[in-house]
Amino acid sequence: MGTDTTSSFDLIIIGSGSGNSLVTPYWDGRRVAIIDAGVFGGTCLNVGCIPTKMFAYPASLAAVPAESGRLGVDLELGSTDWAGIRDRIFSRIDAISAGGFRYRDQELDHTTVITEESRFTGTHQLATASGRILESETIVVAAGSRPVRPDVPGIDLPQVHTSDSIMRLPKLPETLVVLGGGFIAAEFAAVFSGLGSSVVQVNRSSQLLRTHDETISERFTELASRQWRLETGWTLSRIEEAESGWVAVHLEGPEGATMVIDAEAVLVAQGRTPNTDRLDPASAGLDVHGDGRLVVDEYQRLLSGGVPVPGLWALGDISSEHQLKHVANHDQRIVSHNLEHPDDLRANTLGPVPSAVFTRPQIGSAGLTEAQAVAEYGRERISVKVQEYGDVAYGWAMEDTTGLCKLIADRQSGQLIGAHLIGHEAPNLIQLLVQAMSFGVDAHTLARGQYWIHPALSEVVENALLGLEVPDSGLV
Ligand SMILES: Cc1cc2nc3c(=O)[nH]c(=O)nc-3n(C[C@H](O)[C@H](O)[C@H](O)COP(=O)(O)OP(=O)(O)OC[C@H]3O[C@@H](n4cnc5c(N)ncnc54)[C@H](O)[C@@H]3O)c2cc1C
Ligand SMILES: NC(=O)c1ccc[n+]([C@@H]2O[C@H](COP(=O)([O-])OP(=O)(O)OC[C@H]3O[C@@H](n4cnc5c(N)ncnc54)[C@H](O)[C@@H]3O)[C@@H](O)[C@H]2O)c1
Repeated sequence: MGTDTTSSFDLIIIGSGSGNSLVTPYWDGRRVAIIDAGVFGGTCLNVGCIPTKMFAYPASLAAVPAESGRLGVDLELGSTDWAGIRDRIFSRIDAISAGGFRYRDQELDHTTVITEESRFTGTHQLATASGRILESETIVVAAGSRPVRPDVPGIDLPQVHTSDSIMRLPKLPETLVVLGGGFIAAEFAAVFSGLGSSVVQVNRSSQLLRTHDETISERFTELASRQWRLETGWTLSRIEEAESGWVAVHLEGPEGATMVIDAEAVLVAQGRTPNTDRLDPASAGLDVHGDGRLVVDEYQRLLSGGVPVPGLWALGDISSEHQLKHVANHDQRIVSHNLEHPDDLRANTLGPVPSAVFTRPQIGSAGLTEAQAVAEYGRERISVKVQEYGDVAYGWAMEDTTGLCKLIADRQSGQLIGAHLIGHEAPNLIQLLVQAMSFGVDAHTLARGQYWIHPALSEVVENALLGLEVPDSGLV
């Protein structure tokens, strides 16, 4: 249906990331338009979760020789092939994106893809950049977010990248300055330092990953500083191009201090903003949060003056507090159900939202940080246990000295309220704690109600659970 000129649809979806999955068999025979002005498939597939992890894994392999000597295995890293890795990754990803586009636009009769910037011109009407008018009683906004760039001189120089372009660099930069201390900065500092760049990470505050539990943030900051150059307490003032083709990154510190770092490339990783401003939400009367997110209710319905607008929905980064793909995917499942079952709406109420940072070492997290738990429950009400990886048998096997599992529980109910891991396989280990928190299994039951494979690394979780001061389940 690629040449369709009809401006009226049964469903319009803005954003081909998580939005693409809304097109279930329910829509067969109904007219569906997917609008995306960017690359088909959205952030996760093209410039987010998937390519970053495809870089993170080879980078973690390249970092092995530096670690293995401690265990009596003398490895030497020969070389890393940036261009080969990059082309392997994107030949796979670009083909998936192109195939997805082709399927929706050409192979399915009832769907079309509109590759134009679009904005609201009314509650159920959109205009594209070329002036085409699109109408539908049902519009789902899945328009995602984009990287923010600080407004300083030189920020638009070609050597300055965001996560959107850094993975396509023609060559591995000799020196890379990473600006920021969050998820993206942590992952790319690990990727580029692992593959052989000299990385300088610059952060405004003294701690990296500051939204994490403080024990994790402290541990990661310490471990990052051992692996690449870390400069904290600095903010970017300007970037200047040098004759060599490199750039000079000018920084300002406390009490008027200044510093200049020369770099072949710069990565700006200072957060992402929802694409709300691209949509002219006022034309549809939509409510917008102070941070730019569209306001939705628990059913993912868009609100106007606090009241749901019939037929308007949103999902993912454009409306969520959590800029995470598994959250966007769950939002999408809620919207799909609610579109297809208007008389049986489901609310978006899952348990704690987990996250993982695929840096070195890896991090997995769910629920409250200790500070949040203290604020919410009071210090006396919570029990906190920190278990080092090095305390369990698999940690001995790895001669691990840095990994830890930190659990926070309610002393009265024994329920876990926070779980945080840093170290080998943390993004996988956290899942069993997410499961307990989601299904309400208390800490002692979780520890004693099942066999724990010996001597797997999961014993670090078992021991952490047993170290919590919580009610005994009666299980032995
Ligand atoms: C580098 C990086 C790594 C990440 N890694 C992870 C990870 O490991 N795990 C994880 O859970 N999350 C990760 N994320 C976050 C995750 O990618 C996002 O939360 C998720 O992709 C958001 O999906 P979405 O469907 O809301 O929006 P998107 O996938 O961003 O889709 C929105 C689409 O809307 C289009 N669009 C926007 N406005 C308009 C308009 N006005 N007109 C037309 N089209 C428009 C855009 O072109 C875009 O394609 C990562 C993000 C980045 C940047
Ligand atoms: N593994 C994952 O799940 C994963 C990976 C990458 C990205 N993401 C998602 O994408 C989001 C965006 O990632 P991000 O790293 O860009 O954002 P972030 O919110 O994680 O970190 C932003 C960093 O920039 C700093 N910062 C913000 N404004 C600044 C300013 N004006 N000057 C100096 N520093 C400033 C913050 O202090 C923080 O260190 C993440 O929050 C996360 O939800 C997830």
